[in-house]
Amino acid sequence: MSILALNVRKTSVPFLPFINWQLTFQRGKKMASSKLTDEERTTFLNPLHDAGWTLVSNRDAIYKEFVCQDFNQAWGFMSKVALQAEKMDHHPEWFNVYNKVQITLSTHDVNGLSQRDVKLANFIEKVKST
Ligand SMILES: C[C@H](O)[C@H](O)[C@H]1CNC2=NC(N)=NC(=O)C2=N1
Repeated sequence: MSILALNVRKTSVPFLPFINWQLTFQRGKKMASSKLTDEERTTFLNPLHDAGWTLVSNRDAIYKEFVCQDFNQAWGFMSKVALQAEKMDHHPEWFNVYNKVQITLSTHDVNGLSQRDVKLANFIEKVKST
């Protein structure tokens, strides 16, 4: 290895933590979300409506009740959704009794439905069907 290569290695090492921090920060940074447009509502909410999601009457949110075999299944289902919610930094409002899980999705940051709710609802559907 040449002296030059050694020097490059040595001098670049102190910058690595900064570069890593920058990458982490940018990857972890939350993209701004906005309310669904009328067109997006038709495109994305109709399939969810067909899957059993309904619009909540007094606010811009969607709701569905899931029935599992027992508490164990319900808890497993919720655990998978919880991990995804943390990944997305987007959390469901939910209520569980034994085998029932009632889920409401809305984006508090925009006080209504956004793409995040669509994405999480579709993830939930996928989890429930497996
Ligand atoms: C600070 C943090 O990013 C926000 O409070 C996140 C957390 N989880 C969230 N979950 C939901 N459902 N809506 C939000 O607007 C939201 N915002």
